[in-house]
Amino acid sequence: MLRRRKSLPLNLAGVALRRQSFRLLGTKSCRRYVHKKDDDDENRNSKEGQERHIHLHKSRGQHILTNHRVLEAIVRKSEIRPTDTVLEIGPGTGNLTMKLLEAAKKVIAVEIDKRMVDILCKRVAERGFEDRLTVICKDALKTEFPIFDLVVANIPYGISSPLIAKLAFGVNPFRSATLLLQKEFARRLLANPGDSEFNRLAVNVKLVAEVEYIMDVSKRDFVPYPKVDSSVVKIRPKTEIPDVDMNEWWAFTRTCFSKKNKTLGATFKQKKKVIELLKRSQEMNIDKDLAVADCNFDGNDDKEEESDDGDCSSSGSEKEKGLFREKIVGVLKAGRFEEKRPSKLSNEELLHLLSLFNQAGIHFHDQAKGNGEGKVAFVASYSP
Ligand SMILES: C[S@@+](CC[C@H](N)C(=O)[O-])C[C@H]1O[C@@H](n2cnc3c(N)ncnc32)[C@H](O)[C@@H]1O
Repeated sequence: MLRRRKSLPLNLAGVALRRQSFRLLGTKSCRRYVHKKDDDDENRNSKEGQERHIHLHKSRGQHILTNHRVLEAIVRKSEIRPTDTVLEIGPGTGNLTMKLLEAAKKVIAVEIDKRMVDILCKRVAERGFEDRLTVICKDALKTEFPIFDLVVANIPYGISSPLIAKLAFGVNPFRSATLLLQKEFARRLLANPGDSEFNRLAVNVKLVAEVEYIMDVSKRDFVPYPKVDSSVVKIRPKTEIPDVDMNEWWAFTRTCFSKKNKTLGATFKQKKKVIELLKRSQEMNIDKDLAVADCNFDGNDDKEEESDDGDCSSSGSEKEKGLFREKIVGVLKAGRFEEKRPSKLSNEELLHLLSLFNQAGIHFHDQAKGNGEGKVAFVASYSP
């Protein structure tokens, strides 16, 4: 259904918003801004009085960071070298891009919105930086990134999980990713075992990277204000990572964290879980080994699961189910994991439990593996 935009009170038009170069002219859901030349553009070649109009869409996370001190702090904390190629996801109108271009050799900007790309390219050309900027006008989750040294970005918060997974588990080696994220999301990423925010996201990212808190950023530093505050974190890929099959690790942590505050004994003994695992093992038809698959690749870890009864009548005899359940419980008991809760376990402990399952011939698999869509699509579909 179409909703009419509210007409504007006359005295709002032309009211300059804060110290920056945007004026608010529109409604809540879709706001229209006039991007005027900013202080940096002032002494350059931009035409006097030139203005760029744009409607910002919340659905695309279009909150423009306008505080120059924050932008400069992000660039400083990114430790960019003059020889670096920086990947920026979601450059928007280019406030951060302009500062990155001053510090780096090259910037690759991936932006989904063609209107933003047009503004960005004009702005960059006015400063004579066009030779050092490559713009990819595509969805960052569906694009194969070229080689880069660093990521620096104020990303749309809606794609935080799959984007971090794509970077952390992707094929491109890089030094660090300095990202502006929703504050609560950043806290989860930084959480340690035992913290209330600790979840599967932190477990999986910590397996392959170190995460450092950099600073908080107020919602008032954006136009329009988002509902939430933000934090900057720096993610540094580890040089050495455990020798584990990542597909199996993701399926395993999804199973463990399906109820993160329940004991592992309670999680793995659920009738529905045992039957589902056994059903998968039959489908996988792997010799000797019992295959355990978790088909809910994009589920919410913190959500309570549905009832314990599923329609699994075709999943083996009662005897088979009983034996399989005993095998799982035997592994948990032998490793003293039965009474432990995943939210309190370190990655070393989880890796140990996975190796005990593997030694008992129990493996974890995920449907996304081998789906023929290539690695980029695979990592993009992953949600920690
Ligand atoms: C939070 S704004 C950041 C703008 C700018 N970097 C700044 O700091 O002011 C996010 C930007 O990401 C873009 N965007 C949203 N979804 C995207 C996607 N899937 N791939 C690439 N860009 C996306 C939006 O159009 C928007 O320009």
